[in-house]
Amino acid sequence: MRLILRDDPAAVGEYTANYICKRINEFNATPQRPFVLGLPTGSSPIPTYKVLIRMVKEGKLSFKNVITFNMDEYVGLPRDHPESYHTFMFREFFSHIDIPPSQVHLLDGTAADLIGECANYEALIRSVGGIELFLGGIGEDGHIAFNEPGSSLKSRTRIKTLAYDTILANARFFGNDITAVPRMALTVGVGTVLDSREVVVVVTGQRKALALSKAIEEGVNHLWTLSALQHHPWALIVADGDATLELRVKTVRYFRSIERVQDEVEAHHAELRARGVTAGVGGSLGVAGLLGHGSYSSNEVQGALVPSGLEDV
Ligand SMILES: N[C@@H]1[C@@H](O)[C@H](O)[C@@H](COP(=O)(O)O)O[C@@H]1O
Repeated sequence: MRLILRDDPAAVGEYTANYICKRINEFNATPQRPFVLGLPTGSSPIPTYKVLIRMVKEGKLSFKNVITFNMDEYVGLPRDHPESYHTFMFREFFSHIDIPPSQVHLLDGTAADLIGECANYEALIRSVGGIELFLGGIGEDGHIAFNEPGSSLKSRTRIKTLAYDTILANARFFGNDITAVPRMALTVGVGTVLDSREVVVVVTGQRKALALSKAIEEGVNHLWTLSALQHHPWALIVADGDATLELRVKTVRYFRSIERVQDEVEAHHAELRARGVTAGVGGSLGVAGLLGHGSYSSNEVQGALVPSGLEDV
Protein backbone atom coordinates (compact mmCIF):
# COMPACT_ATOMS: atom_id res chain seq x y z
CA MET A 1 0.00 0.00 0.00
CA ARG A 2 1.12 3.53 -0.63
CA LEU A 3 0.08 6.63 1.26
CA ILE A 4 0.39 9.99 -0.49
CA LEU A 5 0.12 13.03 1.76
CA ARG A 6 -1.02 16.45 0.63
CA ASP A 7 -1.80 19.60 2.62
CA ASP A 8 -5.52 19.98 2.06
CA PRO A 9 -8.54 18.50 0.26
CA ALA A 10 -7.93 20.62 -2.85
CA ALA A 11 -4.38 19.28 -3.19
CA VAL A 12 -5.65 15.74 -2.59
CA GLY A 13 -8.17 16.27 -5.39
CA GLU A 14 -5.49 17.62 -7.70
CA TYR A 15 -3.18 14.67 -7.07
CA THR A 16 -5.93 12.05 -7.36
CA ALA A 17 -7.41 13.50 -10.54
CA ASN A 18 -3.98 13.66 -12.16
CA TYR A 19 -3.37 10.06 -11.16
CA ILE A 20 -6.69 8.88 -12.62
CA CYS A 21 -6.16 10.94 -15.78
CA LYS A 22 -2.77 9.33 -16.28
CA ARG A 23 -4.20 5.84 -15.82
CA ILE A 24 -7.05 6.41 -18.26
CA ASN A 25 -4.80 8.01 -20.88
CA GLU A 26 -2.16 5.27 -20.58
CA PHE A 27 -4.83 2.60 -20.97
CA ASN A 28 -5.70 3.77 -24.49
CA ALA A 29 -9.30 2.76 -24.10
CA THR A 30 -11.41 1.95 -27.16
CA PRO A 31 -15.10 1.07 -27.49
CA GLN A 32 -14.00 -2.59 -27.67
CA ARG A 33 -11.68 -2.24 -24.68
CA PRO A 34 -13.12 0.41 -22.35
CA PHE A 35 -11.57 1.57 -19.10
CA VAL A 36 -13.77 0.40 -16.21
CA LEU A 37 -13.80 2.86 -13.34
CA GLY A 38 -15.42 2.43 -9.91
CA LEU A 39 -16.63 5.66 -8.28
CA PRO A 40 -17.78 6.92 -4.87
CA THR A 41 -20.10 9.63 -3.61
CA GLY A 42 -19.57 11.83 -0.56
CA SER A 43 -17.86 15.16 -0.07
CA SER A 44 -14.33 13.69 -0.15
CA PRO A 45 -14.19 12.93 -3.90
CA ILE A 46 -15.72 16.28 -4.96
CA PRO A 47 -12.35 18.08 -5.33
CA THR A 48 -11.17 15.16 -7.50
CA TYR A 49 -14.32 15.36 -9.63
CA LYS A 50 -13.84 19.11 -10.06
CA VAL A 51 -10.32 18.63 -11.42
CA LEU A 52 -11.40 15.74 -13.69
CA ILE A 53 -14.17 17.95 -15.09
CA ARG A 54 -11.63 20.70 -15.75
CA MET A 55 -9.38 18.22 -17.54
CA VAL A 56 -12.23 17.09 -19.80
CA LYS A 57 -13.09 20.72 -20.60
CA GLU A 58 -9.43 21.40 -21.40
CA GLY A 59 -9.35 18.39 -23.74
CA LYS A 60 -6.75 16.50 -21.65
CA LEU A 61 -9.09 13.65 -20.77
CA SER A 62 -12.11 11.93 -22.22
CA PHE A 63 -14.64 9.56 -20.70
CA LYS A 64 -16.05 8.45 -24.06
CA ASN A 65 -14.49 5.01 -23.65
CA VAL A 66 -14.91 4.78 -19.88
CA ILE A 67 -17.54 2.65 -18.14
CA THR A 68 -18.36 3.52 -14.55
CA PHE A 69 -19.80 1.58 -11.62
CA ASN A 70 -20.76 3.44 -8.49
CA MET A 71 -20.11 1.93 -5.10
CA ASP A 72 -23.48 2.23 -3.46
CA GLU A 73 -26.99 3.65 -3.32
CA TYR A 74 -29.61 4.13 -0.63
CA VAL A 75 -32.48 1.66 -0.52
CA GLY A 76 -35.86 3.24 -1.11
CA LEU A 77 -34.78 6.58 -2.58
CA PRO A 78 -36.04 7.11 -6.12
CA ARG A 79 -33.28 7.94 -8.58
CA ASP A 80 -34.53 11.52 -8.94
CA HIS A 81 -34.55 12.15 -5.17
CA PRO A 82 -32.19 15.09 -4.48
CA GLU A 83 -30.10 12.97 -2.11
CA SER A 84 -29.96 9.75 -4.10
CA TYR A 85 -26.44 8.86 -5.14
CA HIS A 86 -27.75 8.79 -8.72
CA THR A 87 -28.67 12.47 -8.46
CA PHE A 88 -25.41 13.28 -6.68
CA MET A 89 -23.28 11.68 -9.39
CA PHE A 90 -25.00 13.46 -12.27
CA ARG A 91 -25.02 16.77 -10.41
CA GLU A 92 -21.38 16.64 -9.30
CA PHE A 93 -19.77 14.78 -12.16
CA PHE A 94 -21.47 12.95 -15.03
CA SER A 95 -23.41 15.98 -16.35
CA HIS A 96 -20.16 17.88 -16.77
CA ILE A 97 -18.09 15.29 -18.65
CA ASP A 98 -18.35 13.54 -22.00
CA ILE A 99 -19.41 10.12 -20.75
CA PRO A 100 -22.38 8.58 -22.60
CA PRO A 101 -25.08 7.99 -19.94
CA SER A 102 -25.44 4.39 -21.15
CA GLN A 103 -21.92 3.74 -19.80
CA VAL A 104 -22.84 4.87 -16.28
CA HIS A 105 -23.98 2.24 -13.78
CA LEU A 106 -25.52 2.79 -10.38
CA LEU A 107 -27.37 0.32 -8.21
CA ASP A 108 -31.13 0.84 -8.11
CA GLY A 109 -32.25 1.10 -4.50
CA THR A 110 -35.90 0.95 -5.56
CA ALA A 111 -35.64 -2.31 -7.53
CA ALA A 112 -38.46 -4.74 -6.77
CA ASP A 113 -35.89 -7.50 -6.34
CA LEU A 114 -32.99 -5.97 -4.43
CA ILE A 115 -31.10 -9.25 -4.13
CA GLY A 116 -31.41 -9.76 -7.89
CA GLU A 117 -30.29 -6.17 -8.46
CA CYS A 118 -27.08 -6.85 -6.50
CA ALA A 119 -26.41 -10.14 -8.30
CA ASN A 120 -26.94 -8.45 -11.67
CA TYR A 121 -24.52 -5.68 -10.73
CA GLU A 122 -21.79 -8.19 -9.93
CA ALA A 123 -22.53 -10.03 -13.20
CA LEU A 124 -22.38 -6.76 -15.15
CA ILE A 125 -19.00 -5.89 -13.64
CA ARG A 126 -17.71 -9.35 -14.57
CA SER A 127 -19.13 -9.06 -18.09
CA VAL A 128 -17.01 -5.98 -18.83
CA GLY A 129 -13.85 -7.64 -17.54
CA GLY A 130 -13.84 -6.33 -13.97
CA ILE A 131 -12.95 -2.93 -12.59
CA GLU A 132 -9.62 -1.43 -13.58
CA LEU A 133 -9.49 1.25 -10.89
CA PHE A 134 -11.85 1.72 -7.97
CA LEU A 135 -11.83 5.21 -6.49
CA GLY A 136 -13.24 5.30 -2.95
CA GLY A 137 -13.84 7.42 0.10
CA ILE A 138 -14.39 6.26 3.66
CA GLY A 139 -16.81 6.87 6.48
CA GLU A 140 -15.71 7.97 9.94
CA ASP A 141 -15.93 4.37 11.11
CA GLY A 142 -13.54 3.31 8.36
CA HIS A 143 -16.21 1.90 6.06
CA ILE A 144 -15.46 1.67 2.38
CA ALA A 145 -18.55 2.05 0.16
CA PHE A 146 -21.26 1.12 2.72
CA ASN A 147 -19.31 -1.80 4.17
CA GLU A 148 -19.99 -0.96 7.77
CA PRO A 149 -17.96 -2.39 10.67
CA GLY A 150 -18.37 -6.15 10.85
CA SER A 151 -18.84 -6.57 7.11
CA SER A 152 -17.27 -9.69 5.73
CA LEU A 153 -13.99 -8.85 4.09
CA LYS A 154 -15.06 -11.23 1.32
CA SER A 155 -18.49 -9.61 0.91
CA ARG A 156 -20.02 -9.00 -2.51
CA THR A 157 -22.65 -6.51 -3.65
CA ARG A 158 -25.56 -6.78 -1.24
CA ILE A 159 -28.11 -5.04 0.97
CA LYS A 160 -26.53 -3.49 4.04
CA THR A 161 -28.05 -2.03 7.18
CA LEU A 162 -26.39 1.29 7.98
CA ALA A 163 -24.59 1.89 11.25
CA TYR A 164 -26.27 4.48 13.46
CA ASP A 165 -23.11 6.62 13.28
CA THR A 166 -23.36 6.65 9.49
CA ILE A 167 -27.02 7.67 9.66
CA LEU A 168 -26.04 10.52 12.00
CA ALA A 169 -23.12 11.55 9.75
CA ASN A 170 -25.33 11.57 6.64
CA ALA A 171 -28.22 13.42 8.27
CA ARG A 172 -26.53 16.66 7.19
CA PHE A 173 -27.64 15.88 3.63
CA PHE A 174 -31.24 15.38 4.76
CA GLY A 175 -31.78 18.72 6.49
CA ASN A 176 -30.30 17.27 9.70
CA ASP A 177 -33.41 15.14 10.01
CA ILE A 178 -32.16 11.76 11.20
CA THR A 179 -35.51 10.15 10.49
CA ALA A 180 -35.20 11.07 6.80
CA VAL A 181 -31.96 9.13 6.29
CA PRO A 182 -32.54 5.71 4.73
CA ARG A 183 -31.64 2.84 7.06
CA MET A 184 -30.39 0.53 4.35
CA ALA A 185 -28.26 0.72 1.25
CA LEU A 186 -27.09 -1.42 -1.61
CA THR A 187 -23.32 -1.56 -1.70
CA VAL A 188 -20.53 -3.30 -3.51
CA GLY A 189 -18.77 -5.65 -1.09
CA VAL A 190 -15.27 -5.44 0.29
CA GLY A 191 -14.51 -8.42 -1.96
CA THR A 192 -15.86 -6.52 -4.97
CA VAL A 193 -13.51 -3.61 -4.24
CA LEU A 194 -10.56 -5.94 -3.63
CA ASP A 195 -11.19 -7.64 -6.98
CA SER A 196 -10.51 -4.44 -8.89
CA ARG A 197 -7.03 -4.21 -10.29
CA GLU A 198 -6.25 -0.98 -8.48
CA VAL A 199 -7.84 0.85 -5.56
CA VAL A 200 -7.38 4.56 -4.83
CA VAL A 201 -8.99 5.99 -1.69
CA VAL A 202 -9.23 9.66 -0.73
CA VAL A 203 -9.25 10.40 3.00
CA THR A 204 -9.62 14.01 4.12
CA GLY A 205 -10.47 15.77 7.34
CA GLN A 206 -9.90 15.19 11.02
CA ARG A 207 -13.12 13.14 11.25
CA LYS A 208 -11.38 10.39 9.28
CA ALA A 209 -8.11 10.46 11.23
CA LEU A 210 -8.84 7.56 13.57
CA ALA A 211 -10.11 5.39 10.72
CA LEU A 212 -6.95 6.07 8.71
CA SER A 213 -4.67 5.08 11.56
CA LYS A 214 -6.71 1.92 12.27
CA ALA A 215 -6.64 0.98 8.61
CA ILE A 216 -2.94 1.39 7.98
CA GLU A 217 -1.15 1.13 11.32
CA GLU A 218 -2.98 -1.86 12.73
CA GLY A 219 -3.92 -5.27 11.40
CA VAL A 220 -6.66 -6.21 8.97
CA ASN A 221 -9.90 -6.03 10.92
CA HIS A 222 -13.53 -6.22 9.84
CA LEU A 223 -14.32 -3.41 12.30
CA TRP A 224 -12.39 -1.02 10.02
CA THR A 225 -13.18 -2.36 6.58
CA LEU A 226 -10.71 -0.02 4.84
CA SER A 227 -7.98 -2.11 6.48
CA ALA A 228 -8.78 -4.90 3.97
CA LEU A 229 -6.75 -2.85 1.48
CA GLN A 230 -3.68 -4.27 3.18
CA HIS A 231 -4.46 -7.42 1.20
CA HIS A 232 -4.71 -5.59 -2.10
CA PRO A 233 -1.67 -5.79 -4.37
CA TRP A 234 -2.10 -2.26 -5.70
CA ALA A 235 -3.68 0.14 -3.24
CA LEU A 236 -3.11 3.85 -2.83
CA ILE A 237 -4.50 6.17 -0.17
CA VAL A 238 -4.33 9.92 -0.75
CA ALA A 239 -4.83 11.86 2.49
CA ASP A 240 -4.68 15.46 3.68
CA GLY A 241 -2.89 16.81 6.74
CA ASP A 242 -5.96 16.72 8.98
CA ALA A 243 -6.55 13.04 8.24
CA THR A 244 -3.04 12.22 9.51
CA LEU A 245 -3.63 13.58 13.01
CA GLU A 246 -3.90 10.15 14.61
CA LEU A 247 -0.98 8.64 12.70
CA ARG A 248 2.37 8.15 14.33
CA VAL A 249 4.98 10.70 13.29
CA LYS A 250 7.08 7.72 12.19
CA THR A 251 4.35 6.52 9.83
CA VAL A 252 3.95 9.95 8.24
CA ARG A 253 7.71 10.35 7.84
CA TYR A 254 8.04 6.89 6.36
CA PHE A 255 5.46 7.48 3.63
CA ARG A 256 6.83 10.96 2.95
CA SER A 257 10.31 9.49 2.50
CA ILE A 258 8.96 6.92 0.05
CA GLU A 259 7.46 9.70 -2.02
CA ARG A 260 10.69 11.68 -1.87
CA VAL A 261 12.69 8.71 -3.13
CA GLN A 262 10.12 8.19 -5.86
CA ASP A 263 10.59 11.81 -6.94
CA GLU A 264 14.34 11.24 -7.07
CA VAL A 265 13.83 8.12 -9.16
CA GLU A 266 11.55 9.99 -11.52
CA ALA A 267 14.05 12.84 -11.89
CA HIS A 268 16.82 10.33 -12.56
CA HIS A 269 14.58 8.57 -15.02
CA ALA A 270 13.89 11.82 -16.87
CA GLU A 271 17.61 12.57 -16.98
CA LEU A 272 18.42 9.14 -18.43
CA ARG A 273 15.73 9.52 -21.02
CA ALA A 274 17.09 12.95 -21.94
CA ARG A 275 20.50 11.33 -22.43
CA GLY A 276 18.89 8.79 -24.76
CA VAL A 277 19.34 5.75 -22.50
CA THR A 278 16.87 3.15 -23.69
CA ALA A 279 15.05 0.59 -21.61
CA GLY A 280 16.57 -2.82 -21.09
CA VAL A 281 16.06 -5.57 -18.56
CA GLY A 282 18.71 -5.44 -15.88
CA GLY A 283 19.71 -7.79 -13.10
CA SER A 284 19.43 -6.09 -9.74
CA LEU A 285 16.66 -3.53 -9.93
CA GLY A 286 18.24 -1.13 -7.47
CA VAL A 287 15.59 1.39 -6.60
CA ALA A 288 13.24 0.10 -9.27
CA GLY A 289 9.65 -0.43 -8.40
CA LEU A 290 8.95 3.01 -7.11
CA LEU A 291 7.05 4.06 -10.16
CA GLY A 292 3.64 3.08 -11.37
CA HIS A 293 2.72 -0.04 -13.30
CA GLY A 294 3.85 -0.11 -16.87
CA SER A 295 6.34 2.68 -16.39
CA TYR A 296 10.10 2.49 -16.23
CA SER A 297 12.28 2.69 -13.17
CA SER A 298 15.88 3.76 -13.14
CA ASN A 299 18.41 1.16 -12.19
CA GLU A 300 20.91 2.94 -9.99
CA VAL A 301 23.27 -0.04 -10.16
CA GLN A 302 23.49 -0.28 -13.91
CA GLY A 303 22.57 3.29 -14.76
CA ALA A 304 20.02 2.01 -17.23
CA LEU A 305 16.26 2.08 -17.45
CA VAL A 306 14.57 -1.17 -16.62
CA PRO A 307 10.92 -2.04 -16.98
CA SER A 308 9.39 -1.89 -13.54
CA GLY A 309 7.98 -5.25 -12.56
CA LEU A 310 7.91 -4.43 -8.87
CA GLU A 311 5.51 -2.12 -7.17
CA ASP A 312 6.05 -0.29 -3.96
CA VAL A 313 2.59 -0.96 -2.62
N1 LIG B 1 -21.45 5.46 1.32
C1 LIG B 1 -20.73 6.67 1.40
C2 LIG B 1 -19.27 6.35 1.38
O1 LIG B 1 -18.94 5.75 0.14
C3 LIG B 1 -18.47 7.60 1.59
O2 LIG B 1 -17.12 7.31 1.53
C4 LIG B 1 -18.84 8.20 2.93
C5 LIG B 1 -18.02 9.41 3.31
O3 LIG B 1 -18.57 10.60 2.89
P1 LIG B 1 -17.82 11.97 3.01
O4 LIG B 1 -16.76 11.92 1.97
O5 LIG B 1 -18.88 12.98 2.71
O6 LIG B 1 -17.29 12.07 4.37
O7 LIG B 1 -20.21 8.55 2.87
C6 LIG B 1 -21.10 7.47 2.64
O8 LIG B 1 -21.15 6.68 3.77
